[in-house]
Amino acid sequence: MVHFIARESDPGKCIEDLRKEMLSNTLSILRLLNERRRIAVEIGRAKATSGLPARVPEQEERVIRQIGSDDPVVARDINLLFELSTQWQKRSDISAPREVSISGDPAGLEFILGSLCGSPGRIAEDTEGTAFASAFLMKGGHISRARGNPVLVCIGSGRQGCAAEIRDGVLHAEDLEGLTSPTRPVRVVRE
Ligand SMILES: C=C(O[C@@H]1C=C(C(=O)O)C=C[C@H]1O)C(=O)O
Repeated sequence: MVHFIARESDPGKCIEDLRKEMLSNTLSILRLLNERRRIAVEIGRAKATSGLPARVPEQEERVIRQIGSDDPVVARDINLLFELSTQWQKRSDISAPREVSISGDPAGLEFILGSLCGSPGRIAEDTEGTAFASAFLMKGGHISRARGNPVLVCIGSGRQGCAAEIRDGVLHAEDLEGLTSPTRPVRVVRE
């Protein structure tokens, strides 16, 4: 058996090798996730015609029993998969009220806005550590550079096309469907 040992003088090479390995792993996971999404959407359509709910805790328990692991890390990962497939099933029937206004202190309002927008895998362009980002991350979102067609949320200054803005102690949201959409990224515009 051959062992490859990273030399301390060349730690970068070891990281690059591991990154290649990780990329190949990422591609495999993405392929499987695409497949899972297709199945979830089909299950969602079948459920919609019979009026069944997206989330079925008994089925989740059956899946967990079939996996046969009591490792908490596996439990967290499988819950993430349940969360994603439930969202994929529900995507077509999100029905949120159109408009909402909430008043409060600025950090509290940012926190509410972050929890409205955050969901597993959703991307927001903001700085880590803000009240928005903390709530967004807590709900399973990811802070990164927004790509694609972001939903704009404005904090402290008004701007054309904002789905929600916090100004003068009021959070005013006009596009709750956009804010809660799991697919569109979010861009936070600060003063
Ligand atoms: C896929 C289904 O819907 C949900 C998603 C599940 C999953 O991702 O494995 C399991 C149970 C349900 O909460 C289903 O009902 O079978």
